[in-house]
Amino acid sequence: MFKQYCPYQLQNYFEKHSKSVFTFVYPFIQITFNEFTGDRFMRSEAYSAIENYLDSSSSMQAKRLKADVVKNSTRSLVLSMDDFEEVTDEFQGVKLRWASGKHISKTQPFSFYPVTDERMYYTLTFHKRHRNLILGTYLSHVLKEGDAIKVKNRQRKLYTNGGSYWRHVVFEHPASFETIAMEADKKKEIMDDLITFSQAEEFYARIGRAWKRGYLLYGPPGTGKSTMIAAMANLLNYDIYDLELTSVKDNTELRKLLIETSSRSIIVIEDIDCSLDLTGQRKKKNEEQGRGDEKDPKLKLPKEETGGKQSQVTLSGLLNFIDGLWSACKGERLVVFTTNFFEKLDPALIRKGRMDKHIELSYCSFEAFKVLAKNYLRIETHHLYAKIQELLGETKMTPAEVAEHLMPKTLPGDSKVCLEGLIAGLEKAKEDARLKAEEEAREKGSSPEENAKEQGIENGLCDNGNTELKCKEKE
Ligand SMILES: Nc1ncnc2c1ncn2[C@@H]1O[C@H](COP(=O)(O)OP(=O)(O)OP(=O)(O)O)[C@@H](O)[C@H]1O
Ligand SMILES: [Mg+2]
Repeated sequence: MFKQYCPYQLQNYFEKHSKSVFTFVYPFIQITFNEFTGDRFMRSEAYSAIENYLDSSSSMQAKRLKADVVKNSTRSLVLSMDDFEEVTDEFQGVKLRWASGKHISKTQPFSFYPVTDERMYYTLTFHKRHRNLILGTYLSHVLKEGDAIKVKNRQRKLYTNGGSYWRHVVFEHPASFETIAMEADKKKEIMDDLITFSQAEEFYARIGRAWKRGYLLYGPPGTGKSTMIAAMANLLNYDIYDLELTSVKDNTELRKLLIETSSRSIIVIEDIDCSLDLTGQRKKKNEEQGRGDEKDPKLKLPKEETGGKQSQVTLSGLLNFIDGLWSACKGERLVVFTTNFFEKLDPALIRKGRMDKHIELSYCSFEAFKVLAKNYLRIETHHLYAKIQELLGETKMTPAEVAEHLMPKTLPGDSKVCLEGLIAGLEKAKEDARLKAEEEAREKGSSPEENAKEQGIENGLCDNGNTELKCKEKE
């Protein structure tokens, strides 16, 4: 009626003044965050951060929610607030209101197929006396939290290379630093190192270096190298790229694979000494050429693994990529090498700067055992601990073996049975080690003739009574 009967000029005049009167009396400030700003195809970063931020609180408050299934292995439901719904938030004692809404407009009105265009938005309403707090601290808090939630909810992936491309599965390894058995201070040092690295974007930018860090994990099989990599990925929320060097054809392919890795990821090269005969090749080349060319050996792979062809991946290629390639790529990356034989590795590969941190994972100490017992048996102490401590001091057993003994064999999980099993296992390992040491000592102490005879025994030449006895002994 107002629009119909009121003259146009008066309408304008009235609207203008009613607005200023309204703003004068209305004590609240409203900010609108549109889903799309400027270019229709670019979703506003602020909008998606706010969306993530609100999703965490809206499922508790809002009465109408939208549900969506996140496509991952667990197919979990994600709830977010429905259109035209409202939730409240509190920040430093200040109450604020968030509302969701949408503009609906028909675009292309002259087209045969008019499309309805929906543009979502959020409105934030707060009292004008809190303007400074909200515009400054609160909004940056919302954006930061929203981004953090996004990173947390990100489905992480485990990539493996098949030829020149990556294939992935969802990465859901339960390992964490709490469950890793190792000395507490060493564990803390590694965790601090990782966390410091992950937050050091500005530092790396300032010193002009690529945001990457190299770790070398070494130790006997079953000491938790692979487990630690999974724990690292879980701690930092990174993807894992498990690079199988034996199936990389040449340096070009390696470069392609490495460039395709995303930021916030760990590139893992397991058993570096086995996957490429790094040292062997170098020595061979040095012998052939009679000079110490440290950096450019061609890495020949076992022939059966490359289908009869030799891989053209070179050590210098690998090192150069790791050193320089990512300087041009945004984001942080960890490179983790593992090996069972630290001393076999090429010094060029492990010198500082390439592998920044060397971590030795070794046989199970008593402290490490206590972590395992706490995880597996849920006990902190037991009267058998003293015996176990003594035995662990005298013999070497990997955490994997200790863990195997601590695995409950019966359903109610009798911890005493497990601990006794472990003691028996440790005593057997100690006895085996003693016998082996004795045998070695005997071999060393025996005369060259005897040695030769023993060699004969080993080769099955038990032809006289005397040596037959030794055969039996050996058996
Ligand atoms: N330090 C540890 N803490 C907790 N569990 C461990 C530890 N070390 C080994 N384990 C257990 O033993 C199993 C084997 O360990 P893992 O595969 O990590 O060993 P690894 O060092 O990678 O061996 P390899 O050199 O043969 O690859 C794991 O499943 C894990 O449960
Ligand atoms: Mg392993």
